[in-house]
Amino acid sequence: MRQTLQDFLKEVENKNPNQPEFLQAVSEAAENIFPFIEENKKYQNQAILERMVEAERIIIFRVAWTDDSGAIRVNRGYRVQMNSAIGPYKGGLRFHPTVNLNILKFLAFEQVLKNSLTTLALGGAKGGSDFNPKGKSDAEVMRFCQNFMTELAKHIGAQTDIPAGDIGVGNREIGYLFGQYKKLQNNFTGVLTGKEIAYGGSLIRPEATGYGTVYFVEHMLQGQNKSIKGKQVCISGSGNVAQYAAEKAIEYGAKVITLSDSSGYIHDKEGIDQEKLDYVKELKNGKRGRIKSYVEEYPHAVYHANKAPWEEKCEVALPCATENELNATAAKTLVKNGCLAIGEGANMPCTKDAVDILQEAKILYGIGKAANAGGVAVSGLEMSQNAMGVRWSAEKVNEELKKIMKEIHQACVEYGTLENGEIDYIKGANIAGFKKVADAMLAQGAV
Ligand SMILES: NC(=O)C1=CN([C@@H]2O[C@H](COP(=O)(O)OP(=O)(O)OC[C@H]3O[C@@H](n4cnc5c(N)ncnc54)[C@H](O)[C@@H]3O)[C@@H](O)[C@H]2O)C=CC1
Ligand SMILES: O=C(O)CCC(=O)C(=O)O
Repeated sequence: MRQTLQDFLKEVENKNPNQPEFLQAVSEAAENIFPFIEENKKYQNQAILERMVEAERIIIFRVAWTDDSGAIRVNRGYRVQMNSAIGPYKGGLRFHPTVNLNILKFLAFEQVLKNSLTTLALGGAKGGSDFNPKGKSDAEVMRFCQNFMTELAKHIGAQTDIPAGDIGVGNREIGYLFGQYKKLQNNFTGVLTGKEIAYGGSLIRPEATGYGTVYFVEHMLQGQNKSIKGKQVCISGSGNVAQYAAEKAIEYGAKVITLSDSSGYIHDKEGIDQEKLDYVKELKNGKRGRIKSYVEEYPHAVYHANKAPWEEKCEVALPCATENELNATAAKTLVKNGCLAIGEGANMPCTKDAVDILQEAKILYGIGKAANAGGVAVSGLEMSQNAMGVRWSAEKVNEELKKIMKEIHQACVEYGTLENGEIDYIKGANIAGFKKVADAMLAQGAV
């Protein structure tokens, strides 16, 4: 008798105890992939899903560094190299105190399916450290990054594994990491993406995840003869993804009314325009301040401490902060308030209960592995530019990004359209992402 989905998930749980987010990500995908394998003989008896949930390699290492007072500090560094069936390992680095193996395995698993959806040849990985850049001086961040890279450099390379940014890893950190890699290897190469333009970065990479999320949401809405134009939009987060999701939504004529950070959210009922957003960019990227300062600059706005923005009425919700930030209560409020579409800028921002409520209510559900794939897609374009020694214009990269987001949307429609004509974007993304990786794994044999 063949294994059931429940047996499979039980086995994954037994092998990966105390890793709830990893299990959440695997179950969400397996619920769609398992029946697909049952229906397609060629994927049976090949242990494809069993292999996909087991990382090809995990590297865990000590990172010792010296703080400004001269004290030695110790953090833990990781790289989870999940799957290289369709291309070299690719995925971001996260520096945040909550980083552990569970979180990075969930992110790496998601990354495999996401990277497959981009239409590019990118395997999946994720890495990072429990180091907290918040409150550290530039010199401390630099010393941490240098020591982190001293070990990581042994395991990555432009044809092997190409890390990028994620939470807590932006321009500054990528620069320090790149500088150390180059010094150690004596090799100027495209080993990281998200680099500054001055040393091989791609135009539009900073914007790509947020812009791509809005492009994806617009495709979903257009499928129902609607548009984001004129809609009220709630965004969580105020980092890289949130800033550029807001920018594109504003450009498309939407009214963005919230932004947040881990301490609370701001509600600007007049709408955040480009000028206000430029203030937020400087506040977060330049001054490294907190979002509550927004109400000092714009006193008509209201700050809500220790709350998430989902209680505000909106037609489009873009969770762009972190995993499991949108729970069942928030989902019920969004449904009650007439929300039409969700675009997940963050990775797995909705809890399982929230997903069920939103799907039950038939809200258009732009799942993260599809909706936020624009970031890694433009990372792939940065790799191509580095390999060719060229720089493309912002217009060209943006056009490529638009094309890729359209193709990802089409793939979701192709594999996610139900018998009644409705589109299950979760199913579509999981199956389309799985199929390409599975075909490559079949071709390459049991390795
Ligand atoms: N940077 C990228 O290209 C991509 C990022 N993502 C995902 O997007 C999300 C945001 O990443 P970035 O914007 O790059 O990071 P970032 O470090 O630039 O910003 C993170 C934002 O989330 C907020 N945040 C963190 N923890 C929070 C919490 N517990 N509650 C509320 N807010 C919290 C922070 O205050 C900050 O505003 C993450 O889930 C990341 O994995 C997904 C695809 C690509
Ligand atoms: O650009 C990249 O390589 C990775 C982006 C990322 O970490 C993500 O898609 O979650």
